[in-house]
Amino acid sequence: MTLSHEAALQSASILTDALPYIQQLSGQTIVIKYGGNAMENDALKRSFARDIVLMKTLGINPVIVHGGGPQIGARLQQLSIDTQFIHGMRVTDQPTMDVVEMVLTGQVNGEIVNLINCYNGNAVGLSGKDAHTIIAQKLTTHLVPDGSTETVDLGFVGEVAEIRTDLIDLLLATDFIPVIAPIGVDPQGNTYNINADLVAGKVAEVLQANQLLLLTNTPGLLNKEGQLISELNTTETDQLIADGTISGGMIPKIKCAISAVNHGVKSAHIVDGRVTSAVLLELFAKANVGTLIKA
Ligand SMILES: Nc1ncnc2c1ncn2[C@@H]1O[C@H](COP(=O)(O)OP(=O)(O)O)[C@@H](O)[C@H]1O
Ligand SMILES: CC(=O)N[C@@H](CCC(=O)OP(=O)(O)O)C(=O)O
Repeated sequence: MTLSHEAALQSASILTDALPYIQQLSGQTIVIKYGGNAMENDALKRSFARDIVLMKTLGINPVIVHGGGPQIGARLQQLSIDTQFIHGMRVTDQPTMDVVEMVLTGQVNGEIVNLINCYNGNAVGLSGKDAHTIIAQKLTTHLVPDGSTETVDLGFVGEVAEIRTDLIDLLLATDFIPVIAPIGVDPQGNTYNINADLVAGKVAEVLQANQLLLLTNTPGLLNKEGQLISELNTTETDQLIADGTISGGMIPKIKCAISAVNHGVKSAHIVDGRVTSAVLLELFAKANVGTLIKA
């Protein structure tokens, strides 16, 4: 490909402008939650894969935790299995669990790994079952808007009891890109469906990642008027949940981001994954996209 002189100058200037960010980010570990809603079409998926490979090439260590909620929903619908969400969590009986595991590990994980590797990225897919990476326990309570907890039984929905980093560490030390499906297992071998945001937050915490990026299908956290909240103070959150500003799938996303920054992750960002090169814009252009959450 030959560029015109003008286009070549523009490319050179983009790289020069990014130099301070590249220098700052090199060597950092960045956990990226790739939500199913951000996998809208092939072009976006390819753009994501290229961004990840570019990060790795620049000396950053990306760790991907993916979702696949819409993809699970589509497969359940094909199989005529009804599904419902309670506070952003899918109620998961045994037939649903089988489909969740099949879609996340067999379909979505493989597709992301394959795309990254098409750009020479050396991605390796794993689920929480591999090397006992995600030890789960059954989710038994959730927070209700007034701040108290309520007992719940959502079937095989789990929460993270422990992240064992041995395999992730090994992959990072040998320059592979871990791509993790949010399937957990308990010590008895029972399989659990875990919200991918919760897994991403815990992975970021245990790795003491520099950043947690949560790619989703909104420009960021929005207020009641639909305007972007560009920076969230962690103390405001309970009120925003209580008054209904934060609802559905945004609840686990915000909670995991806050927990991560309160446990050593430098910052968490909710970013619109429907934008081409969303990851690069966030990391290298400081285009002030999305919502920043700091401790
Ligand atoms: N205050 C809010 N700002 C933005 N989105 C919100 C808010 N409250 C609830 N949501 C919902 O949360 C969704 C994102 O969560 P979710 O569907 O779980 O995405 P993902 O699959 O990317 O994890 C948005 O599409 C939106 O419908
Ligand atoms: C318990 C629970 O709700 N698990 C999620 C797991 C996938 C996920 O979190 O996907 P997104 O990030 O794309 O929403 C589900 O079954 O949809």
